Amino acid sequence: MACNELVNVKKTLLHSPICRLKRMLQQLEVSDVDFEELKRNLEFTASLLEALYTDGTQPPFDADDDLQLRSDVVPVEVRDWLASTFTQRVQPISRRPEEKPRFRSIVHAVQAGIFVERMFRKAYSAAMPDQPADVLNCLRDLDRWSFDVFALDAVSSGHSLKTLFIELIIKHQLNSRFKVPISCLISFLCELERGYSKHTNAYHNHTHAADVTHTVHCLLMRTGVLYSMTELEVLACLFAAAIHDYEHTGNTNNFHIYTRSELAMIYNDHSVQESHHVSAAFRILQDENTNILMNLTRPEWLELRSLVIEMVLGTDMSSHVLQVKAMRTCLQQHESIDKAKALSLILHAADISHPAKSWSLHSRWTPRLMEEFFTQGDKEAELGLAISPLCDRQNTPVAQSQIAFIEFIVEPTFSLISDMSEKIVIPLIQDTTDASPTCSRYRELQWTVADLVSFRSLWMRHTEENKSRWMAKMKNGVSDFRDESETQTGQETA
Ligand SMILES: Nc1nc2c(ncn2[C@@H]2O[C@@H]3COP(=O)(O)O[C@H]3[C@H]2O)c(=O)[nH]1
Ligand SMILES: [Zn+2]
Repeated sequence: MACNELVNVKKTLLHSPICRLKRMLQQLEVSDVDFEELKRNLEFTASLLEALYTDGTQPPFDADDDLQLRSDVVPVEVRDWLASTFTQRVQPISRRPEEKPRFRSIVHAVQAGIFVERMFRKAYSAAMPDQPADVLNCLRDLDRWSFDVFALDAVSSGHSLKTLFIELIIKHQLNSRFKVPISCLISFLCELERGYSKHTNAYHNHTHAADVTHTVHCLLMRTGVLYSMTELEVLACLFAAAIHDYEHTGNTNNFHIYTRSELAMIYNDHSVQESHHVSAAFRILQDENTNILMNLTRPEWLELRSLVIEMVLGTDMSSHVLQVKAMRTCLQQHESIDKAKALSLILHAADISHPAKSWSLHSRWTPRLMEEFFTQGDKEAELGLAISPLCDRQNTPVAQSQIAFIEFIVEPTFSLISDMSEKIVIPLIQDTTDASPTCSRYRELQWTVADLVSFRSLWMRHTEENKSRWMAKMKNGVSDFRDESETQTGQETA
């Protein structure tokens, strides 16, 4: 087809969505529609138009970055082959010719967009019958740092992970954006909760997964990092948090390595458990009844998978020092922050966050973790192995070890999260200084800065208080760290 003809065809095809956009804008002006819904549809239409514009004009991806290949010397196919074989980048799978979206299908997609949104909202409210008042009451604190996941677990009859994940997916409107079928979501979460109870762990169970998922949500909101993220990245973060310890065996990686466990053999001693969590969770998605990501496009799916893998592998504590050092250097040298590295650090921080929360929460997590460590110590003794540090039930200075954990691991991580967030969020505010102070995004971001500042003092207050509590126990020679903690029901401000 001659070039001019092609241009004319594209122009004709563009006419209808342009009219549609104008109509939607008119509706907005007379404000007789749901603003949020209209806005989402406008964004959706715009992205489809953009896709039409760029369709066929973009190279599959830029291989030159990695291999420094000059396009005038190396043919495209060879560049693609070199990049996909000799770099770590995953080449997006190009669509088969029949899969290319024709214009009619794009118009239909725009029309369907509004319909699908409504349909999903209805399906979700139908499938989620009225929640008990106690559950709704708990969920009211969802955005608070002091959210009590133990209380949610109790009132949801042991389904805190399922309840919380569905609530967050709806809150961030990811169910409609990624067309997550409600039946799949429920089946997926049942499977996930089943996997978390496989080894009946005192600490690494579905409540911990729910806690970390809530904390990731809260960190993204309180630091304002959420405003710099795409919806896909938000979905990746919540998904990674929910699966990050799936089928945890209750042992450390070193235990797997020393006992030459099946998992150590499969993963060659590298991030043994974390590799299993992510691999086994993606396996759940292989079944169409539990595949909550079935409606993601291939590039979306690949991007999400790559983010989730990096984030979950980043929860291996043996990568803590490297992770912290790399981000510190990045901030000191004013380099741009890699999004995947930032999100990995946020998941890692959420994973070790309970000592940065109120004593009433921290003092309930500690005995659970210690019990799990001690159970491993018992097994090591049985097997005639040396008992790992902190795993000896007769001889572990819990208070001292907690003070050290807070001082050397938790505080530096949270301090880094606060610094990193400032670096990410402040430019967003500067970008909106031209906007009217009455514009909602401008106002939201102003609040975010206030939140970010108060968040730093909030977690510092908690770590200081928790250290003094442990210190007091040490001074008073209290060795039992269980009874008092389990009876705590203290209320918080946050
Ligand atoms: N000593 C100590 N370790 C902790 C505490 N909280 C979390 N961790 C460790 O940090 C790890 C983070 O990843 P995991 O959840 O797999 O396992 C966690 C524990 O090994 C704590 O309060 N004290
Ligand atoms: Zn964890």
